[in-house]
Amino acid sequence: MEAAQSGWGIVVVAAGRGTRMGTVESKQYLLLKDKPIIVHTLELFEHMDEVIEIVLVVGAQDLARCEAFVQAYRLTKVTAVLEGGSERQHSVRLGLQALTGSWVMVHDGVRPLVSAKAVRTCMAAALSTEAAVLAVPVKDTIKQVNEAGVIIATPDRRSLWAIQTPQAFRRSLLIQAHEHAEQDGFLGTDDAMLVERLGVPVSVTEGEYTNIKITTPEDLPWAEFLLNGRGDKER
Ligand SMILES: Nc1ccn([C@@H]2O[C@H](COP(=O)(O)OP(=O)(O)OP(=O)(O)O)[C@@H](O)[C@H]2O)c(=O)n1
Ligand SMILES: C[C@](O)(CO)[C@H](O)COP(=O)(O)O
Repeated sequence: MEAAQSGWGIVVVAAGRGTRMGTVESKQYLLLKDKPIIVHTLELFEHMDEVIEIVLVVGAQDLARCEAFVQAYRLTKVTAVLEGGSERQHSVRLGLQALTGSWVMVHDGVRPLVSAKAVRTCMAAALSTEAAVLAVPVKDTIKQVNEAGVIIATPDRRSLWAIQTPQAFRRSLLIQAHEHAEQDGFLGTDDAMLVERLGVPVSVTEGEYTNIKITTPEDLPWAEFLLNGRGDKER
C-alpha cells in the first residue's frame, strides 16, 4: 500500500497563545504528569511506526525551548521546528510546506490524549477516501442562538458531530485546499473546512470522547486524570 511504503507526515500545531486558558505560560507548555503537554502529544506520534516525519510549529519565542525538548525527549522523528503564523490555519500551512510524503495528518499540540488506535482509524479512512477526520457524536442538544440570546434553531442532533484532530489527507489535496482558502481570504477553524470548500467529501471516523482539546482551565485536571488512568502501552 502506498502510504505503508512511504509513511505519514504530521504537522503538530502549537503556535497559539492559549488566551482562553488565561495562564501566563502558553497552555501547550503547562505540565501534565511532570511533562509539558506538547511533549505528551509528540511522544504519541514518535512511537507510531506509520509516522515517519513530524513538523512542529510553534511561536517565535518558543523555538529554542522546543528544539531543546526534541533533544531532551529524543524525539527523533521531528524533522523541523518552525515558527507559526497569526492564525491556526497559517501555522498549518507553514508546517505543510516542510513535509515531503504523500500522506499527511494535522494535529493540535494541545490534544495530548488521542490514542494510537484512533489515529490509525483516521489514517485508514483517509487512505480510502483521501480525507478523513476524527469526531464524536455530540451528547448535548445543540441550539443556534442569536445575538439577543434567543434560540433560533435546534439542529437535529443525529447529524451533529464534534470534530477533533488528527485530520488526515492526501498531501496534495490539503495543499490545494490551503491555496484556495488563501486566494479567497477564507479562514477556517479546521483543515477539513478548507477541503469541503473544494467540494471534496471528507469522511468522519468515530474517535473517542477522551481526545479533548485542552482549552480552558477545567480541562487540566480532567486531562491529568485521564493520563493517570493510562499506561504507556495503552497509547
Ligand atoms: N496562530 C495559531 C493559533 C493556534 N495554533 C494551535 O492550534 C491548536 C488549536 O488551537 P486552540 O486550542 O484555539 O489554541 P490557542 O489558539 O492557543 O487558544 P486560544 O484560542 O484560547 O487563544 C493549538 O495547539 C494552538 O497552539 C497555532 O498553531 N497557531
Ligand atoms: C481543529 C479543531 O481542534 C477541531 O475541533 C478546532 O477547530 C480548533 O479550533 P480552535 O478555535 O483553534 O480551538
